[in-house]
Amino acid sequence: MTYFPFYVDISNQNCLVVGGGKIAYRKIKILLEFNVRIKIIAPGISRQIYDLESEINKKHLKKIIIIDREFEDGDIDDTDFVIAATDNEHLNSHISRLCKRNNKMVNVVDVKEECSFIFPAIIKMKEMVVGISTGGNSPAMAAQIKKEIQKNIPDYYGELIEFLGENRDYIKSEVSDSGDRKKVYDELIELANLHKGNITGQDLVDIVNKYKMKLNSDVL
Ligand SMILES: C[C@@]1(CC(=O)O)C2=NC(=C\c3[nH]c(c(CCC(=O)O)c3CC(=O)O)Cc3[nH]c(c(CC(=O)O)c3CCC(=O)O)/C=C3\N/C(=C\2)[C@@H](CCC(=O)O)[C@]3(C)CC(=O)O)/[C@H]1CCC(=O)O
Ligand SMILES: NC(=O)c1ccc[n+]([C@@H]2O[C@H](COP(=O)([O-])OP(=O)(O)OC[C@H]3O[C@@H](n4cnc5c(N)ncnc54)[C@H](O)[C@@H]3O)[C@@H](O)[C@H]2O)c1
Repeated sequence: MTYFPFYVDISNQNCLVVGGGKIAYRKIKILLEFNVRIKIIAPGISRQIYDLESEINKKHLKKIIIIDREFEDGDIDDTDFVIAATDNEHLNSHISRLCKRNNKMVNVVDVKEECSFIFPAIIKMKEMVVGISTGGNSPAMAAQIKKEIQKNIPDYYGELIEFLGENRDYIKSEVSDSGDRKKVYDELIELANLHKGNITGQDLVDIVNKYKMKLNSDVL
């Protein structure tokens, strides 16, 4: 199956993770980068997850809640989406059916047919996010492609994107022609790449002024 990459705002949503082993830990680490609140329910929770809980909750009170017991159906009630990450395939299937009946998005870590969404391999640099999916055919290949893409993305891109985002309204207000604006962005990106991401507010003003002056001379 081919999956469509919706980019969804899940910040401050409540996620239930059933299971507290290696795979649960991996999914939790990813979700934390997207500012999700996480409740973990399992009778056996790994040391790694407890360590993560104390580290995260020091900074963000109650971002992670751990409940050390077996899953019960009512656990899905106050959640926005669910990850079934136990090593019990019957239980994982049951959670999937329950979620689908109750219109909750669900990811089952070991059966893609039971998922209503799947995790891609993710490259995240500030607000830039690349997601790679193989349609569930080969997660190992998704991980490999991620490494190949990572090698080709300079480490300053996250900051550069943030800088461009912060100045977008300014550029829009100063350069009214959309064709010229595209040239401003292209020149800024080219200059930033030339200087390995070191671009200043003055560089921005200079490029913007060049196009403002061009517009004035066009009018005259
Ligand atoms: C991308 C990534 C995201 C993440 O989980 O973080 C991810 N799996 C990753 C790694 C990985 N997973 C597995 C291996 C061992 C090698 C191999 O089997 O290939 C490796 C490689 C490794 O560990 O390096 C085993 C595995 N995975 C699934 C099954 C069951 C099945 O296929 O049905 C089994 C067999 C279990 C068993 O045999 O017991 C299922 C899924 N795994 C997915 C995502 C979804 C499809 C994504 C896509 O469209 O490609 C999907 C459908 C559901 C989901 O989990 O959301 C992450 C790389 C992250 C990164 O590197 O950044
Ligand atoms: N999607 C992926 O990328 C991927 C990769 C490898 C493995 N898997 C699959 O993921 C599953 C989990 O793997 P793991 O390595 O994290 O296993 P694990 O043994 O480390 O953890 C299993 C967890 O399930 C919990 N559990 C068992 N019964 C429970 C219940 N009734 N209620 C709540 N929790 C319960 C256990 O307490 C434990 O925390 C396996 O079935 C494996 O096939 C998926």
